[in-house]
Amino acid sequence: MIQKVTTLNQFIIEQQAAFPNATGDFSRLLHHVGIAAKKVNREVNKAGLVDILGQAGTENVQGEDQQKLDVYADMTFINELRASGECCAVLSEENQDIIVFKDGMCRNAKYIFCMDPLDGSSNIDVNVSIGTIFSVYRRKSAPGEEVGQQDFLQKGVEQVAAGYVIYGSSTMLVYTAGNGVNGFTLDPSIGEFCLSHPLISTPSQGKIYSVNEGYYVNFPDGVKKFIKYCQEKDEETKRPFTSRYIGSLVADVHRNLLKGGIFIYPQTSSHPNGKLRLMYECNPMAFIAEQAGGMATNGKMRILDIEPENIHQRTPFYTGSKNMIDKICWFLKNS
Ligand SMILES: O=P(O)(O)OC[C@H]1O[C@](O)(COP(=O)(O)O)[C@@H](O)[C@@H]1O
Ligand SMILES: [Mg+2]
Ligand SMILES: [Mg+2]
Repeated sequence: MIQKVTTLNQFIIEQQAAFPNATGDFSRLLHHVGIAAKKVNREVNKAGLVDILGQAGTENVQGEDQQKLDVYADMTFINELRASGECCAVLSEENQDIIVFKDGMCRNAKYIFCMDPLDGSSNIDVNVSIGTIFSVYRRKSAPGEEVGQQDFLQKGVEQVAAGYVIYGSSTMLVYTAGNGVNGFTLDPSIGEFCLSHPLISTPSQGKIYSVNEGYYVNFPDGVKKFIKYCQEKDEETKRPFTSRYIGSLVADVHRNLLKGGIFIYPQTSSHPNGKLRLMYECNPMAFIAEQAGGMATNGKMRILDIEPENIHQRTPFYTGSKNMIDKICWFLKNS
């Protein structure tokens, strides 16, 4: 029996049909995100063979050494977003300021784009899964007006869409536009992302906790107690839970999204406000987590309700299965 294959483009068009007033602008934008993801995937897959491994010799706004793939992915997404004609400005982890497109259709485009072009940079050279994370908002300024940082300082609840690409044993694009989360696997034989994980739903209880225990001594007491709770033996709650930490946010969250579990990156001595960036790491992952039935918090409040003050601001980040987030919030509140 021939299995029906739904490509990303077909899916986007079908979704658009559900919105009678849809203009196709968002569909075109997402189409170009797919193209950029394929181009980055091509370089990632042959990373050992071509001169794309190692450092670029430059630093990004975070003071981190940029990897050549960070720069390649950044440039590739920026070029495809410009080519889409549906994006007027981009906020990227790899650039201090926002990039404003003043040419052609872009000037009047209604969407802005936030991205972590290459996530998991420390894993690039060692063939471990890495990713791209993105988030789409409507601009606040009127079409044709000057786009500025104020257009980007919007709460996560205002996101029109969010997603990630994981470059792993297979390459997947996972996104939500507010109607559930769908995953598409790249079929290299036809060069298309094909629907492989429709309407992803995260189990409310998982058995995996994901945290860099190398920083344990500097963790808040509530986090230390939660980790101990995960490690204790208890038949009824099927503990001890299993520890898994890849060190690429996309890969750690993707695993937990499918299997259930919790990802934890609290404040530490080296990162008193947390390490992960609100606008292009935590907000998009939080939107996806919630759309799949999970949760995301900074330990005190819902990530999507945080009012951003700075385009590169960081936040403590806890996301995953509902029951596990409730449990860690209880420990954080009562410690
Ligand atoms: O090495 P650490 O401190 O555990 O940090 C790992 C975290 O840092 C990151 O690599 C930061 O993202 P970038 O690689 O995009 O800078 C996350 O992917 C990951 O979850
Ligand atoms: Mg990242
Ligand atoms: Mg990055």
